[in-house]
Order: sequence, then structure tokens, then C-alpha cells
Amino acid sequence: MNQHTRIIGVPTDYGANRRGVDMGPSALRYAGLVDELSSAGVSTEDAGDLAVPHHAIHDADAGGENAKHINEVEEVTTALADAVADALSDEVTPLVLGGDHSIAIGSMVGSARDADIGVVWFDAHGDFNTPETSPSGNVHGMPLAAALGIGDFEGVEWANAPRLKEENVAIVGLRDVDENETTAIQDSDVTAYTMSDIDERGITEVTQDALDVATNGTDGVHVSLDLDWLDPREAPGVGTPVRGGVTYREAHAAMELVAESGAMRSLELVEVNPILDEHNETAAVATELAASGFGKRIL
Ligand SMILES: NC(=[NH2+])NCCC[C@H](N)C(=O)O
Ligand SMILES: [Mn+2]
Ligand SMILES: [Mn+2]
Repeated sequence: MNQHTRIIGVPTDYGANRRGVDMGPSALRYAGLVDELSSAGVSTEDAGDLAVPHHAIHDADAGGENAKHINEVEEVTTALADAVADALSDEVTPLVLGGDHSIAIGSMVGSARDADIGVVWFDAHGDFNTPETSPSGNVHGMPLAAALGIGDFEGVEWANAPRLKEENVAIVGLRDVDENETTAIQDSDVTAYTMSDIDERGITEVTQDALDVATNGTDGVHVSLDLDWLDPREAPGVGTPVRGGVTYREAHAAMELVAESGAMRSLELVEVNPILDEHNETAAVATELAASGFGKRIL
């Protein structure tokens, strides 16, 4: 496989309640991302990090707001959307390094600017809240609803990806969903595969189904990999860990299927928090999974 990718770092934690995920891009680079990708036969250019507004006070722990730091999220995701769209028009695959999962708004908007896309969302969470349903006010719990224009996000131009349809979105590995978020997912045309589905049918069949959903009638697929998708024993460096996630091998099997589909248009690795990690192992796992997504095989 001969592929080219452009790394776009997005060192932000404005969408999360626990600090430190803004150091994710450094941790991923330090874990050897470029070497790992080159062992997959992928050539990499590193565009560095996007500028993220700095505020002396980060009030993510403060209550009250129902979409905390939404202005900073808008600023960052708007710049990211342009960077992702630019990479695609230069015919390189954008590889976005988070940062918290709010950045996915920018990845999806950019990836869908000139194409009809599907999304495969590997995550413990639905990230389907809106400011009115969110129990936390953290925007990293809202990016799918934002891109799809659900609830408060309807008509919010910077956040919506009009060329992404609900019926082309597949969430894989769900195991922690808020009450009103559950209803919103059920009322939508999004397909959600829970951990119970993976228990019953196995990771291969479920991932294949998810890829079918995302490729059906689209020009390509944005793959969003939240590291809390994995079991916290394998990926401890995340801000919102949930027990009972996929194993290291299941994660690789899924990413190998992503590569085999030939449909991956853009990829993001999010929610790596080096402060909560053990010896950078979550970042290391993330780089290995990215390589599998780009076609690395054992033999
Ligand atoms: N990308 C994430 N880690 N999202 C976690 C979201 C947690 C919770 N559902 C919330 O809305 O706050
Ligand atoms: Mn998550
Ligand atoms: Mn997430």
C-alpha cells in the first residue's frame, strides 16, 4: 500500500472536564507515530499543531454553562475543518491528533466539505448530547449531534456537516450513554453497536456492518477513534474511562478491516491524556492502531 498522510495536531482540552488531553498530540508523536506509519508503508508529513486560544482560566470544572467553552471550540474546529479540507484537496489523508473529542466537529465538517461521507465512531460513548440534554456541558460529549445538526445544533453553520447523513453514521462499542442521549440515538437514523452486540456477534462482523453503513452511497469514511473505546486496562490514559471495552486485539482487528475497506478518507485519534496515562502506553496503542488503519499487517 502506498499512501500519504498529513498529521494535524489539535492541542485543545476545551471540550473536556479533565485537563491534560491538550498534550495528546505531543504524546502521540513521542510514542513514534511517524515511524509506526512508515512501517505501514505510509509516508507522512507533519503539519504541526493548530493554534489553540489560550486562556489563563479554564473553567471546565465550573458548573452552569450547558456548552462550556463553545466559542473556543468553534474557533478551533473551524480552523481544523479548513486544514482537513486542504489536506484532502492536496490528495493526502488527514490524520488528526486530539485533543478532546469536540475536535471531531472540525474533522467531519472538513472531510464532508467536498464529498458525501460516512462516519465510523469507535467510542465507549455516543457523543450525541446537545447543550440541552448534556448532563455535563462538556462539548466532547456532543460532536456527533453537532455535525448532524440535532437539537440546539440545528442550523449552526460552523458545526454542521450537511453532506453527512444520519443513516451513514455507525457508533461501535457503546457502553456509557446518558438518559436523554439514549432517546436521541434511538430517535435518529444513526446505527449504534453496543458492547453487547460485540459480545454476541464478534468484532469482525460488527465492524464490517458498521463499514457497510458508512460506505453505503458515500464517497468515503471518516474514522473517529476515541481511545476510551478500549478497555481502560489497555488504554488507561483517558479522561472518561468506562469498564468493559474492547481488547487490544479486537481494536486491531477492527482497524485492519477499516484498511481493507479502502474507504478511509480521514482519521482522528482523540482523548489521549498523558497526565492520566501510564508511561505513555495509551499513546503507543493509538499509534499502533493508526498503522493498522493504514494497512499494516502482521505478515
Ligand atoms: N468524547 C468523550 N470522552 N465523551 C464523554 C462524554 C461523557 C458524557 N456522556 C457527557 O456528555 O459528558
Ligand atoms: Mn468516549
Ligand atoms: Mn468520544
